[in-house]
Amino acid sequence: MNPIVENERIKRSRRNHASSAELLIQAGGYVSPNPYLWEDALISVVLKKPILLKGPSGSGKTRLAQSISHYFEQPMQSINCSVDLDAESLLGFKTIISNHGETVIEFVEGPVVQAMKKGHILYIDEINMARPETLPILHSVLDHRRMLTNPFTGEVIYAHEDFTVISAINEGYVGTSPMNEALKNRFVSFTVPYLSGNQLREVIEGIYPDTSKEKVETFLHISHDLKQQVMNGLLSDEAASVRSLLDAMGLAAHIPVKRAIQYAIAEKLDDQIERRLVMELVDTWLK
Ligand SMILES: Nc1ncnc2c1ncn2[C@@H]1O[C@H](COP(=O)(O)OP(=O)(O)OP(=O)(O)O)[C@@H](O)[C@H]1O
Repeated sequence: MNPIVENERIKRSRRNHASSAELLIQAGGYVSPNPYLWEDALISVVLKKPILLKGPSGSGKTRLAQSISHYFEQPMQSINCSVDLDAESLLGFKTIISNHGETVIEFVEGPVVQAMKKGHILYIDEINMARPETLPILHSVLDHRRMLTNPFTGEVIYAHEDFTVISAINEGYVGTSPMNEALKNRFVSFTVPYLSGNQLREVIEGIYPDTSKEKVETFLHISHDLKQQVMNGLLSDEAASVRSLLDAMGLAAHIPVKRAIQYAIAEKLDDQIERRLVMELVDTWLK
């Protein structure tokens, strides 16, 4: 591992074990599709560059962010974006509490404020599902200023040195808007592809160590063919989702492989022709 990254890992893990937020440290397990994606992402974190993970559903974006949290032993807070996301869900809200019989207004800090102050990782999932007018509030947090003036309290917050932002997007999905240029410009972007070959085998064997070698090979062949048809434009991206494949493997421990793939992969596709194509591909490996 790059010595700068290793050095930073030691510093961050020491700082976080001194805090009480260890429970927010995530599990690791991300398998990099190539030798450099994982290391380059870590270097970007060390250099305090916000990271944007781009990839289809089930390609491991969340797992990658969790593995960064695991690697640095750094707690992670998550935000799931939707059209309902507003400044309060990001920054926090005011509430009335009773303190020894006296009514006082208190500000409950949201995930952005907490992560900035405590030096946590802030994971913003599906950032392109948020309404474009909600996110400019984060511009000063994401660029070299690393600060925010909280509009609800007037407090000026400077980010802790470990504060890290990781965002994820599924590009071109229904309900998403193209990311505003000024926002996109503040991130370094990584494409997160679906795994294949030996890396996919590693993930499968890690999760299902008791599955027979033959069954693992059958699933790898099917996954390879599905990916090929995605590349040929005959199937939509989700047909090659690692999440769906793992779901199918889980079911296949109890029911026939064909039905497992039908429920976990084929039935999720909207197009009937695509569903049929998946099942035809499966048949070629189960004869
Ligand atoms: N490269 C990988 N290494 C380890 N596990 C992976 C990898 N890719 C996918 N997975 C596994 O696939 C499942 C889905 O991954 P994850 O939730 O990270 O996908 P995602 O890209 O965040 O999906 P979505 O966009 O739908 O939120 C998880 O069980 C995850 O562990």
